[in-house]
Amino acid sequence: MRLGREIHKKEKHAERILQFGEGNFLRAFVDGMIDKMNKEADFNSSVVVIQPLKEGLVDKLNEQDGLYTLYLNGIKDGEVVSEHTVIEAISRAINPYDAYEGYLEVAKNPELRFIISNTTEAGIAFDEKDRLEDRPQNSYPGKLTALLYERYKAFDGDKNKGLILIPCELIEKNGEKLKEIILKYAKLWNLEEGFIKWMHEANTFYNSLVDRIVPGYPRDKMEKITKELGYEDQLVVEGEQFHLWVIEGPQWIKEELPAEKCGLNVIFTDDLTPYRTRKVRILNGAHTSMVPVSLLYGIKTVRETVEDQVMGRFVKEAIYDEIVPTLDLPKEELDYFANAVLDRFKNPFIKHFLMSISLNSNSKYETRVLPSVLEYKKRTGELPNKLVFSLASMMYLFKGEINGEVVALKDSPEILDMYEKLWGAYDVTEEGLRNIVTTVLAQEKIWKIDLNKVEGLTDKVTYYLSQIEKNGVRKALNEVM
Ligand SMILES: NC(=O)c1ccc[n+]([C@@H]2O[C@H](COP(=O)([O-])OP(=O)(O)OC[C@H]3O[C@@H](n4cnc5c(N)ncnc54)[C@H](O)[C@@H]3O)[C@@H](O)[C@H]2O)c1
Ligand SMILES: O=P(O)(O)OC[C@@H](O)[C@@H](O)[C@H](O)[C@H](O)CO
Repeated sequence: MRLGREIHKKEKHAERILQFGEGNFLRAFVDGMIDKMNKEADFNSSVVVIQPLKEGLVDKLNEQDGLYTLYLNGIKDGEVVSEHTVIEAISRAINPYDAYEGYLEVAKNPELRFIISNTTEAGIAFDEKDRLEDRPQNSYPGKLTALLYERYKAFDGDKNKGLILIPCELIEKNGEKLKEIILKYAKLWNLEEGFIKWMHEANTFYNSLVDRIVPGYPRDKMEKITKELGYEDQLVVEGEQFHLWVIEGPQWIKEELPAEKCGLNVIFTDDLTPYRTRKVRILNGAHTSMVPVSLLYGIKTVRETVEDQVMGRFVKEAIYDEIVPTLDLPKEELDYFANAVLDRFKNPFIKHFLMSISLNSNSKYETRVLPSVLEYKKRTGELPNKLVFSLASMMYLFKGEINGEVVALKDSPEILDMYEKLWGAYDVTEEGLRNIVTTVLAQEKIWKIDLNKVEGLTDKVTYYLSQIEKNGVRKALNEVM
């Protein structure tokens, strides 16, 4: 039998939250928290989910009456814990591509109070082709502007009907960026001054940082899970116990968002930069830099990587010798965080596939690893060997095969095209590889600067790439260890 209202009763709550994104992360993080606040702190709020893209999961969500099972596995208060809950936070889900009127209707609900989103790093973007008349607009901020405008009109610009917006996308100053783009649409669409005023005075955008490892749908465990649950659930999602949500906003929001009351790790602060830098550079940086090396080494998951003698050492040395020394927080604090991250990577319950982290590796390297490379060079005059080796491995990985097997990497069409042309155009002589490296490093669209200008980088990447090409990653690694 399939999970749904017939086999799991859910309480009705006011639809106070609108959520853009139906992906694994939001369901394992924000919706899990809302469910807990409803059950333990009388939050009395349910979520209307909006699917940001044409294709997605909202049909499946509606077929299950918004219900799904969340598995949280890992270490909690020093104990190994594996627990699962049916999340009842979602009241319904809307695909604006099929039901645009229904989508706009949500704006008119006087009880609506929060807007949450996670549309990946690509989501908070301005599309100049978006128009107010589109049904729907292409971009997430375009859709949101149309909805906010509808609300403004429905309540005659009533300041008390403004909203609290907390985006969770992993980009710097996500709240500020989202607001900036909405105001850009207001200008492009010639919306009246009154709306812009209402945007500023009645609505508040908070920057936020999220942290929980969520590998998502546990495909390989589903047979066992279905037996254990006694029902079918196509939206099971698995995450670790650890969770942290840092919101750059005033303490009073605590009154509205009673996370603390039920022991959730939600921090309100006036500056989330240190939390963000620490997390993105150490946790995400370690993920992104281990991926190409470990995949070429023949390993498939994060846990196997950190538990392997050679790869484990590679990751540890990259973190402690090349990332941590580039950060300005107190060293004990950074070491504590780094140790905790390595423990989280070893989570015995979770199979976090390197291939899934490899999605958009090039832009991830730019935001999550490159700042450490550049800062290391600035502070020591040298290049960090392991992080640079990882860059060379990434270029090699985009040849599209691992140990003779073809792999389909996911990245933007332009990037895939670039690598395909480069690996097809040059032979694997030292000169051919140098041409590949020089062309990739010159892509300012990816790196924001011409990386060939970083002293010694072109030579070092070329050297590592030729070592990998000649001897394979295992032997080439000996050089950097
Ligand atoms: N999975 C994790 O461990 C984890 C942890 C913390 C943060 N995150 C962040 O959350 C984001 C989503 O992760 P997920 O695991 O939920 O992925 P997912 O693939 O399950 O969901 C992606 C969501 O983003 C939307 N989306 C994708 N591209 C978009 C675009 N161009 N415009 C608008 N919407 C778009 C999709 O419609 C979907 O709702 C990631 O980018 C990641 O940075 C993930
Ligand atoms: O989700 P991505 O694809 O942006 O990045 C992959 C991982 O580094 C990421 O999901 C981490 O597990 C997460 O950011 C931990 O909070």
